[in-house]
Amino acid sequence: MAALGSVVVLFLQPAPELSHLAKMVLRYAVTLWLCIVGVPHITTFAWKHRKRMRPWFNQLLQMIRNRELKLGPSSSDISLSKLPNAGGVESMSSTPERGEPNHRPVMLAGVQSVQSGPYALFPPNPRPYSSSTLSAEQASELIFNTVQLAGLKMDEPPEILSIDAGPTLQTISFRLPARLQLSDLVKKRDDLANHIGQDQGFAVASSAFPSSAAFVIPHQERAFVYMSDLVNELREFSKTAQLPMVFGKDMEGKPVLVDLAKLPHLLVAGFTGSGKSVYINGLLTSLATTRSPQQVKFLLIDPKMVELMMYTGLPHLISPPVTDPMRVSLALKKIVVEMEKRYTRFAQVGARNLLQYNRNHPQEQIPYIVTVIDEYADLMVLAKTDVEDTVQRLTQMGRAAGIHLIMGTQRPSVDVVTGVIKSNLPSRVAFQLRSVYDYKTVLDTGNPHLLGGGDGICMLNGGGQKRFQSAAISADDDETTQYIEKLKSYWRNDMRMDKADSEQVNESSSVFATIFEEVETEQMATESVEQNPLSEFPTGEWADLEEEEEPLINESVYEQVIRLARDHNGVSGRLLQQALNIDYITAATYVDQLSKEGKVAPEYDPETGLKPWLVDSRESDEKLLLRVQRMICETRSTRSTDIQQALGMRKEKVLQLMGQLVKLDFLLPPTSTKGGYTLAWDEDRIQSFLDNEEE
Ligand SMILES: Nc1ncnc2c1ncn2[C@@H]1O[C@H](COP(=O)(O)OP(=O)(O)OP(=O)(O)O)[C@@H](O)[C@H]1O
Repeated sequence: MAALGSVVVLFLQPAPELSHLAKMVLRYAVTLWLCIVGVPHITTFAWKHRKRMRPWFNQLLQMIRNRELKLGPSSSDISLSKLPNAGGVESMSSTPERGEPNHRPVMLAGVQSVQSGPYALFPPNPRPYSSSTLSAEQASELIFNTVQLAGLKMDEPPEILSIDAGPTLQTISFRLPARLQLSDLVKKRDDLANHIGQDQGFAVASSAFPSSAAFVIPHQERAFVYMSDLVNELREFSKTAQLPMVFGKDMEGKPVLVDLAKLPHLLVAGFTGSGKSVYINGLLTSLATTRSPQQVKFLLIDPKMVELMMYTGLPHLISPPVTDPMRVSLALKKIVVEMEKRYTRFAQVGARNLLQYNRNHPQEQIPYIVTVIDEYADLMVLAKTDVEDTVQRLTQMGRAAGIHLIMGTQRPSVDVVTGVIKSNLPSRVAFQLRSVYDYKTVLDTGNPHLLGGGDGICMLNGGGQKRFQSAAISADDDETTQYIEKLKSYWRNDMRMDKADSEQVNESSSVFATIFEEVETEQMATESVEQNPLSEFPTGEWADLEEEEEPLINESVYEQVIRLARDHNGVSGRLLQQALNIDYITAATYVDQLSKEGKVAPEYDPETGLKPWLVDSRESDEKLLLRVQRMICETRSTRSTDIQQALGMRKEKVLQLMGQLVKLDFLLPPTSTKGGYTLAWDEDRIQSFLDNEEE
């Protein structure tokens, strides 16, 4: 009654003193009503409907954590993909996508600030929305039905504890009923996946909540993660990281950024079409966006001549991409030489590593070198020992010298990802692979049911695993190519401006020009000066380092090398290192010399791990001549390629011997340029020769 009276008084607007009194009475009356009637009533209602309200309450908590309600930063984000921060991984929470109960798409890219410089070049995401996630009710219903269909016991729809959504997957945590264990669900994974209609990509996982489990379910339609979505985070990360790289977004939709300098090398495995190349492009463009050609150099090795060729002309490149497999080991050897030069230089000035050297010598900055091998399985077939030796050296010693390796492969079988490679590359990324054995080789775990198209798992510095969706430059290949062209133009223009500013340009002083002159193919030679950054990028300090010569061939050592190679029927860098107690570079130089002179085969024999000693340098000319003659008599064939293959000789040697056989009137010379040698002996002479030989 008092409250009603006060409202009437306020409505009639009487004297101010009366109005003040009425306001006070009204306030007391409302407070009294709330205490006696309102709060008990609401509490009773909430208690009665507590089960139904809990998911909503949890969602409200999630929203608060996600700062969607702008109530301050989260303190206890709960996520399946939460891992110890291994290897410089940065998982930022600026644009998380959480479970939205009403299928409303969530903005993925967030509000993009206006970018400048190379950051502005990334194509914008035409569809910056995440896939819609299930509501709590739908999720509860789905889990209830699926679990029952799989033959497990669940009496009522489970309580949903959280729904985390990334670009590819949603992770639904739910309370387990008393008699259902996580292990029961794991055992029935295939049945559950089948009933949920997601054979690939579905997973049963543990959850951070007590007595709970989680279902990982792919979105019906996946969101595309663009590099431009993460450009703000990349810019921010580049202030602290030395070699910042964008991986993509994790299972909560948080950006995953990694500092390559901390890994410090990376193995990337993925079956064809799994998204390996798109991902490597993201890594390269992250580096080429955040770091200038003076700060980081790339050595790109692309034997398939497909993926990395488009970077030709980017000023960050030490040389145009190396495509000839025979030159790859030379290119890698050059990197080892460069690494050793850096160590010598650091020792002279008392620097521990590149970072310290660059800090103390701001005028003589030495760039990082990132070597990317698109497919190294082919190289392992050609020169397993060479590749393993170099990889081992670079991975063990490269970090301090600022030299880092990214190695990709489609075939991560045990003969490709060997024990040596694995133990030296503890940071690995797997995209979809062909078999459970391949996953075991790369990640040491079973099949994680990856979806392909950039759905990957990273395991950095031997730490825990983190699932992520890799970022792509664009969904459109043409747009990607155009972007790379723009990036090249940007840095070329930037370099021209630098060049105009500097009077001290001296083309011949580029260290890389010399280091890689042997690696450059004829195709490289035809590159215009504009396309070859080396001639445009001199650095004084590097010119000093360049003056050091490669080890020279010492005659008496070379004789020992030849003896060793002959005795072992082949040669390798490791054999020479052990037998002669010489360093890696010197050993590799002698192996190269033997190859150049044709004393050993150019390729390693995968079985022996040696470059085989060639027959023609092992036996005297007389013996060889007799062997060729006998073979021709036995086969009645004078085809030089057959003889070459059958007797393991070089072509030149076979032709030389055939010339001698013409002089001995055993063969007749070719009568035309296309014709071959013919047998001059008749059948009787051939037969008596063979009879004599047998005796
Ligand atoms: N991050 C991504 N987001 C969306 N789609 C992707 C992503 N990565 C890859 N894809 C899709 O998968 C296709 C194949 O990717 P990619 O060329 O990187 O495969 P790959 O593993 O390198 O295969 P290969 O070794 O045969 O070259 C792409 O054309 C694209 O359609």
